[in-house]
Amino acid sequence: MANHKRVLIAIGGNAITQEGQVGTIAEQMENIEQSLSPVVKMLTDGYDLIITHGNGPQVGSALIKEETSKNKVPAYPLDILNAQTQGSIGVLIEQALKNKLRLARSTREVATLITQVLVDPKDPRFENPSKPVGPFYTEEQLKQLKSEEPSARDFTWVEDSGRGYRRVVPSPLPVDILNKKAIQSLAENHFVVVAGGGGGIPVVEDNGQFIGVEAVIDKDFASALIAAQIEADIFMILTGVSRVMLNYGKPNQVELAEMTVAQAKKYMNEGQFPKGSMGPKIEAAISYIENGGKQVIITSIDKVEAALNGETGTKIVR
Ligand SMILES: Nc1ncnc2c1ncn2[C@@H]1O[C@H](COP(=O)(O)OP(=O)(O)O)[C@@H](O)[C@H]1O
Ligand SMILES: NC(=O)OP(=O)(O)O
Repeated sequence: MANHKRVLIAIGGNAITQEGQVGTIAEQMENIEQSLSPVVKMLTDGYDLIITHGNGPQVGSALIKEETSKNKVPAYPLDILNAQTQGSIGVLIEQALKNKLRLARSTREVATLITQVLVDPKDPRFENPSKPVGPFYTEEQLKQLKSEEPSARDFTWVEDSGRGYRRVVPSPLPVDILNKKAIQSLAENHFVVVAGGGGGIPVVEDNGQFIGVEAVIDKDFASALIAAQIEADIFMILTGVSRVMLNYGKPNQVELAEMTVAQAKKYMNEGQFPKGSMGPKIEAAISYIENGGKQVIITSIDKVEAALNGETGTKIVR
């Protein structure tokens, strides 16, 4: 039965290439196929869906390829590598969805949209790289890499939420989604829309022209803006945990079934949500609601249906 509720689902790049994997296309396809089964159930239930996805591991791999082949073929800038990952991950999602929809005898169509996102050239985040990309390295592996690859010494590295060291690149905030009308129109016509991949391709306006800039936008922030601009009813952030927790990882951790924006801000100020992991998701949730959004659900991909039924997930409301 069609309910036509419009839901935006954001899938993390680390769900597409998982910890310990090198990121082959076969690995990415298998993870995507597994992730999308609950999503297909939503489609056959009649939801209108917009799917966004991250690209941190994949765009980081693309950067390594550029650096290792730069004496042989021309290197591409980071904005073009974002476009490439929108295409490569987009086609895997589209193929997996189309095949699953066929099996379910659904006639729903899928459209993947190259998405450009306006950023502010004066955003101070250009000067302070913060977006982790590419593989995780142990301290030992990073030392070795820096001794073998001189360029690795010039990059900025951070410890990413206890999972290892990663290279970080500039990550300006999204200001406007240039393709928002196309996304909205496709969703209104009940296409499944794959858009905003990797947080979108960052562009700035220069003398009335849009030009690409080298950065990777956080996909949770870009997804929040898309969800608000296309008036999604629900913004679902899918990650590695079924619920957001207080005192995460400590003996006294507790799951949160629901929080208001005011509570989310209070917990954020108390340091409950680390910068490199849960922090951006909570900030994105707050910005979507403050931009007129209705409801955010944070949960894991396998709990999509249960979370929509209110059995799990963390709901964030006004
Ligand atoms: N307060 C918290 N509640 C739940 N999970 C948390 C919390 N703080 C940190 N985390 C961790 O953050 C992870 C989500 O961040 P991350 O893996 O970077 O996202 P993504 O799924 O977009 O790649 C969770 O899987 C969990 O391990
Ligand atoms: N662009 C982006 O935010 O990617 P991840 O979800 O992989 O971090």
